Amino acid sequence: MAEIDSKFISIEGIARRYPKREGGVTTIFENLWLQVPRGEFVCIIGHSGCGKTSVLNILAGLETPSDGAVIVDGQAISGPSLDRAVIFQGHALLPWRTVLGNVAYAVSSRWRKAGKAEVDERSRRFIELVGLKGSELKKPAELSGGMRQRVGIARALSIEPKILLMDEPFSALDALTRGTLQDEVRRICTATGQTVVMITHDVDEAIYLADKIVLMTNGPEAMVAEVVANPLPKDRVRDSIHRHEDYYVVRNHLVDFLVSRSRTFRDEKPAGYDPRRPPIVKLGSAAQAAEMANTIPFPATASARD
Ligand SMILES: Nc1ncnc2c1ncn2[C@@H]1O[C@H](COP(=O)(O)OP(=O)(O)OP(=O)(O)O)[C@@H](O)[C@H]1O
Repeated sequence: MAEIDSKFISIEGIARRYPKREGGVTTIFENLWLQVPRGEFVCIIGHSGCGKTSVLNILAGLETPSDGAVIVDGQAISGPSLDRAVIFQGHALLPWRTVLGNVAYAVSSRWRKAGKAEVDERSRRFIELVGLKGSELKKPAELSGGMRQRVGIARALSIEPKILLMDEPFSALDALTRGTLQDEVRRICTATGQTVVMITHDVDEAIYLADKIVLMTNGPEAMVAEVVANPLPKDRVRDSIHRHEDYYVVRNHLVDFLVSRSRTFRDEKPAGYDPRRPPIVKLGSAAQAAEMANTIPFPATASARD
């Protein structure tokens, strides 16, 4: 069980290749391995074109990898499933349905035998959870962009997916709405122990939301360079996060990667780098604590003279 939980999502040597117009193939990435434990919030960061959306689509079952496989909870993915809910940048709501209708449609697809009252109750509960109580009977066209994205989030969470997949879900929103929605998603996912894989270009968003941040090198032939364990405390709060002693340590590490190492990593791989086990990097006080734990104490009998 512990082994299944630590490999809840297991990406095993996947590749994405496309035929070139002029002949031959372009390899966007290959031999990509990654494990995500149950209940973890993981962000994937990398430059445009490195294949982040392709990885997410493969996880969603919307694309088939050119090689390799993805195992979720012990089962290989073979197509889309209600076990894996996706929130895209655009909300993709059904325009002719109300807020309640959009969420209820997902709920009744998930629990086909559920009665109307049960579907209604569950849908309303999730609509309230994302702060849209009172807007149940509005149509998407009557909502702001932020409200539509909230409906998308309610719809995804209402089906209690094993995995929540998000592709830059907040990037089209204004800064204030983005912040509020990040807070809500974080609150809900932390409270429910939701396993999440999210793509973002925003380093600060990743530091605020993620337990681990996966760094992808530039494409083509992109690789997972490393996985950064977020050193900030789980109970971090947006307004004070930048005052934490580790905040700029992790931020600078991520920015350095994006500015230079994402380009040079392929030619300057650290000794012992193994794509099957991308290194988990600990930074700041977490790194110091790990170092201390590895320090061999003097034997109790040792004296200064020994
Ligand atoms: N159907 C396709 N045929 C050929 N090439 C494709 C196809 N779909 C995607 N690609 C290429 O695959 C690469 C990776 O695309 P993908 O959208 O996964 O990258 P990304 O890292 O998510 O980029 P962005 O951050 O810009 O969204 C891109 O270079 C893209 O042009």
